[in-house]
Parts: sequence; structure tokens; C-alpha cells
Amino acid sequence: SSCVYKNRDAPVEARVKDLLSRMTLPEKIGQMTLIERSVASEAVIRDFSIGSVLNAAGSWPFEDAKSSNWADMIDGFQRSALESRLGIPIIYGIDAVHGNNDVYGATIFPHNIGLGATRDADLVKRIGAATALEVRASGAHWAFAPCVAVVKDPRWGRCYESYGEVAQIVSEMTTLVSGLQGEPSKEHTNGYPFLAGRKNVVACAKHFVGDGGTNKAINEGNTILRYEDLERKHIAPYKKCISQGVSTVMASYSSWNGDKLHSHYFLLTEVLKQKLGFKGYIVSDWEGLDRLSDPPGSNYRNCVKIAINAGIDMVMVPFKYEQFINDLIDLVESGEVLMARVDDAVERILRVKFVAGLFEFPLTDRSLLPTVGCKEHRELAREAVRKSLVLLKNGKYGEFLPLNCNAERILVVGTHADDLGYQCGGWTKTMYGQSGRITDGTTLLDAIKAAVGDETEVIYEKNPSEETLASGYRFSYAIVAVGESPYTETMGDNSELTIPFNGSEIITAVAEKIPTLVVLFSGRPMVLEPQVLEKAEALVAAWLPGTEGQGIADVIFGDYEFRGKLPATWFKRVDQLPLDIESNGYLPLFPLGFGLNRDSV
Ligand SMILES: OC[C@@H]1[C@@H](O)[C@H](O)[C@@H](O)c2nc(-c3ccccc3)cn21
Repeated sequence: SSCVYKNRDAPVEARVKDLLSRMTLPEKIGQMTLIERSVASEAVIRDFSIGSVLNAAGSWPFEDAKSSNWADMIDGFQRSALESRLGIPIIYGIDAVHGNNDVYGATIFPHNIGLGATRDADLVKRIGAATALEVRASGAHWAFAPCVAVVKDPRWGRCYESYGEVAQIVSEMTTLVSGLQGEPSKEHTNGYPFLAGRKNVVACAKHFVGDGGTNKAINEGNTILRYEDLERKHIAPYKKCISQGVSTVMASYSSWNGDKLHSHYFLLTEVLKQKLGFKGYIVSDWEGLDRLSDPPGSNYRNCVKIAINAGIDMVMVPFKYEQFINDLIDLVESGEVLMARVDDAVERILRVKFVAGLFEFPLTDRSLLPTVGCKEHRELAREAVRKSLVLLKNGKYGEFLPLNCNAERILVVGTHADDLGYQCGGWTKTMYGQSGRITDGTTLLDAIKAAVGDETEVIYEKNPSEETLASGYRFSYAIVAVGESPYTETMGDNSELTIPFNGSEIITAVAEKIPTLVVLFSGRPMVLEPQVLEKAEALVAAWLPGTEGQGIADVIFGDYEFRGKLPATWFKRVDQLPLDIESNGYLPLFPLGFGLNRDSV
């Protein structure tokens, strides 16, 4: 066609330049606007030239909607965008942080803390590739992953979203970017966005920067560090993401030395864009601009001014898009925000859209639907569960595990033995997660029943009854599954870290009567009472494994060996926190990297 930007054979930078030159100011600002699906009508997308749409976790087309329903919804949005004057496609973003977790039937992988325990970068890459297929099958083009937070203190509500406590572990696991986006060639220009093709999704390294290092682990709090420590501890993983061609970065709600990241010119522009050479686009977090003022959202025009001038390119408004657009138009017309800044933002957004092939392939490839929750992906998730398990105790002489799968009678108890929602944790179906059979999957109890012999009797009691415990001698052994209920973000900030639902008491009551294996489902290390450590024969940290509970049975019954290593220090008491492996006061219960296997004594 005559327009360079519509010519798929033209160089990306020529297409960007041509299209930008044709855009009005409102159209440019429309591209910088990311709105929630509930306000994304056909007219709004078309007439405002909206750049991007997302769904809040828990905002579905309808409850238990399948990937095909999601694809219908997103393709509907896309057709509206193609009706706009210049026909610029939207990029649809979703929080696929451990599989395509908003969508019913998707494979749910272990949360990042468990993947950090695997220390297996290739596994994480394969998880990225599988996740990309399931995300594209649902019509989305962009995943708000990986979270590359380095979690300094497990009291942080987002500990489970981090691959671990030190930059080296997190940097290793950034291979998720290559899995999600595909792998660039060695000649790829460092910092330039990359996407291999229609089976891949645009990735988003988040939350830039220092989200996991806040004082007292307060979510959205303040990270107090000298620059060289911020760079070494928190910026380092972003360098690895950028070297893999990560196409987007999400700004952090948190602050550095008292200054909010969403308004931080030095870190967003001088460091990320200039020093590190990042050429994709920076997206704000949800209402990230609103949180620049107190009360949040007040003086919004000023919030827009300081965030855009600091280097934010796309704004996850996500509801009051007219106010955002009008304020930014006004700011440009008054000269408080330069057109050059808007052009830089729009160039970056268009660059990613051209690289992502959205102009050539704006609609969902329905041939991908059979990949959703497919056996191959569930086997991959099962492998990840196996490799994530950390063995903290194994009898007095390293002999309790593996369990005998032909025992006469075994007891299974606890709040987490038969609860798929608890296994998956937060960011699953809804933002905060749920209890119960929330999707297709295998609970620990399902897996135990499938693993034991036909002659073995499995007795399950969520709460062990008195009479059962009184006749404890009848059981060869007990498996006690306890842990945390799902949480997300600030609601997960916790300074006690004791096992909820009287977990310690249940463990002790059972272990006093029956040789017991404890399986702890949690997003982080938790307080292990002395009598728990003393009385339980064996103790396994299972983190938040997701839908494939058979990975746990595979290991505790001995089909596979334990190989997980702690991605975060296991403290003795919370009053020790934060424990820093680099400091000499480091006296943990189990150190970073600890993990027994069958051969350990
Ligand atoms: O879901 C989009 C993004 C997600 O990608 C970010 O990692 C996360 O910080 C986040 N918090 C909210 C969010 C926070 C409070 C109320 C409603 C939504 C939304 N989001």
C-alpha cells in the first residue's frame, strides 16, 4: 500500500516514523492509554484510538469463561481498533504470571518462589513458551510477567511472586522472557524489543525497580539503598531481561530513598532508557499515577505531568481515561509536557506493536486452542512441581522418605490436602485467589490416591478427629498438608508468618501419634515451632505448586529425587528479619540454598 507503515516489508523504524507523522495529538495520547475491559466499548476504542486494553484479575467475559470466549472478547476489541482512522491495533495485556491464570482450564504452574527453588533456567524458559501458547490461544498479546523482584524479606505480601532473595537467582530465572517472547539472535541489538512470532507474547519485566527491597517489607513502600547497592541487588535482573529483548517494563508503586518510581526521571529515563538502552515501552502499574498524590487521584493533572515527564510511556489508567487524555492534551498544549516526550512514548509503543506483528496478525490464531491445559503443558508443570520441592527434614537418619506406596493404611489431613485453590495461591482466577475446585487440576489428595497401591487404604480428614488420633497405631504414616490461604499484594504483608488455621497444632497433634510427613504450602518461609521440627519425621516446602499436585506424589513416594534448594532464607524467628546472607548476623534455621535429598543424612 502507499502508506509505509502498512507495508510489512518496510523496516520497523521506517513504519514507526511514517505512522507517527500521520497521527494527531489526541491519537498519540490515545496510544499511551491502557484501559480496563469493562470500559472498553467499541466507540471508546475506535474514537479515542486507545492503545491497549487489560482485564483486572477477576474481570472475566463471564465466570469460568474458556480461552475461546476470551478470544472472542479480545478480537471484538481489536476489530473496533481496526475501525479507527489509522487502524492501529490494540495490544491486550493480561496477568499471566504462573500460566494463563485468569482463564478457566489453563495450566497453572508453580509461583515464582517455587521456580526459584528449582534453579532450572531452561525449565523456566519452557514454562514461558507453554504459557505464551495458552495466552495467545485466549487472544491476549502481552503478559505482565516476569516479576523480577528480589525479595529481601518474606514478610512482603508479594514474596511468592519473586524468584528469590538474591539477584543472582532472579537473574538466572529471567529466561522466562526468552520463553514468552522467543529467543533473539546473537546479532539482536541490546535493548531493542523482540518477538519471535504468533506463538509468543510480549513480556513485561516488573516492577521497576526495588519493589522487593522496601523497608520492613511494606508493599509499595520505600527502598532505602545507595545507588550502587540498588544497581547490584535490584537493577541487575533487568539487564538480563533487556539482553533478551524484553519489550516492556512496568514501573513499581514503591519508592527509592523516598522518591516514587512512577515519577523518577533518573531511574526511568536516565538509567533504564539511556544507560541500559531500553527501547521498548514503560507501562505504569494500575492507578500508578493516582498514587503519586495524597489522597490518591487528587491533583491528577500534576500526577500526569510528573509521571509522563519522568519517562512513563503507557498509563494503566485504567478507568478514567477521558480525564487522563484531556489532562495530557492540556499539558502538551501548555508546554508543560513537550511533544518530543509524547513522540518518544508513542514511538516506543508503535515499535513494540510492529515488532509483535500486530498490524499483520491482529486477530487470534484459533489453531492454538488445543494447547490450553494440554497434557504436555501439565506434564511440564508437574516437572516444575517436582523440581521445586525443598526437603527440610527427612527422619533422624535420612530414612523416612520415600514413603511406602503399598502401606496398609495411611492418614491424610489438613486444610491444604484437597484444595486446588490453596495449591494455586493468589493471581489465580481472581486477583486474591480462592479456595476449592476453581479449575481443572489435581490436589495432593488426588495425587496420593493415584499413587498408592490398590491394597492401601487412604483415610482423609481435613481436621483430624479425636478417635482417629486415638487409634493412630492403625496408620503406617500420616501426611499433614497445611499452609497459607491465598493472598496478593498488601493483604499479604504479614509480620507474624505463623502457619494459619492452627497448622502447627494440627501437625503436633498428628505427629505425636503417627509417623508424619508435613507438606507446607506457602508463598514463603514460615515459623516452624520447635515441637513441629522435633515431632514431624519429615518436612517438605511445596510453595504454591499450582494445578499439578502429582508432582508432589512423584517425589514423596520416590519416583523422583528431591532437588529443590531454598530460594529464600528460612528464618528461626521473625524478629531476626530481614536476614541478610551478606551480614554476619546471619543465623538462619535453614540457609539460602539449603535442600536435602535422599542421600543426605
Ligand atoms: O493487574 C495489573 C497489575 C499487575 O500487573 C501488577 O503486577 C500489580 O502490581 C497490580 N496491582 C493491581 C491492582 C492493585 C489494587 C487494586 C486493583 C488492582 C493491578 N496490577
